[in-house]
Amino acid sequence: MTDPLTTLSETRVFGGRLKRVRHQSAAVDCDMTFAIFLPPQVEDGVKVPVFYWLSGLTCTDENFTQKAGAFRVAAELGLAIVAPDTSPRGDGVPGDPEGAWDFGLGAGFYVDATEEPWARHYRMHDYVTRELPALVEGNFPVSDRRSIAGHSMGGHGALVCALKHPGFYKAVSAFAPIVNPAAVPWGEKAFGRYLGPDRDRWLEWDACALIAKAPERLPILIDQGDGDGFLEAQLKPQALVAAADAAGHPVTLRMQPGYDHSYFFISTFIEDHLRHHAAALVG
Ligand SMILES: N[C@@H](CCC(=O)N[C@@H](CS)C(=O)NCC(=O)O)C(=O)O
Repeated sequence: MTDPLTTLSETRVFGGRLKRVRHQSAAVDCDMTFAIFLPPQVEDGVKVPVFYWLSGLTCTDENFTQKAGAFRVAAELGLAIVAPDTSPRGDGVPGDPEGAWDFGLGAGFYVDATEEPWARHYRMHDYVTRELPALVEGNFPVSDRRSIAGHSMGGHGALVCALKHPGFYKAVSAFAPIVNPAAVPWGEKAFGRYLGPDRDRWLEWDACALIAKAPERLPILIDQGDGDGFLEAQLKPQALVAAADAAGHPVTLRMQPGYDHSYFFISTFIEDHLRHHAAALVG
């Protein structure tokens, strides 16, 4: 049997190791690349918990690893970090017909598409919640304690993954998430194509809708910059707070004055998120 994983690079950082790994994914039916940071604790034979990070529109596995500044604190806390790509890619994977950046390549929206021509490859939810954790846990010195976080489209993804899989993640948080994709332009474009015109089916992938019937009340931490140019049209975090309040679901929304949508904002507050996750994961 051939090794299912190809290590593209390995880099020492804060006493740990950052690897980029390629593999053939059955879930999305193409080669996929993900990043994994292993903290120094694994060198003592310790199996560490995993913080999954889902990036936003236009990103690959590399935006978070290069710009978030997460590794010093992850090394201190003994957390592995796994950062997948944001869509399937490669020969035969269709992208946006007009070449736009908010749909298709780099914009998988962490759903399982049902419509053609997207249904074959655009199954990022299955990839992130099933195939990738099994691969990571089967091939690296990590435990089955997991948490999930993300940014923008990836914030939506993290919330939906946690809400749809009670018990699978020990913590969840988001930066500037798209909380109500069924009701904003980015989500309407993506869901209309990936999931088809029936808006009722979109609600299965919308955190504001899912929170009402969530069987587990895992506390949600959200940071949102009030200088974020996407805040009013696409993000609307108050909609999640309203839905959570109605459902009795604990949400902490921190509006951060002057911060925009960028990784400068994420790098400012990532330490708080890692500590929030570690409190649930470690020990
Ligand atoms: N057109 C911009 C807008 C898209 C955008 O802001 N993407 C966010 C996620 S929604 C991002 O993380 N961009 C990549 C980066 O900042 O490294 C871009 O191409 O980056």
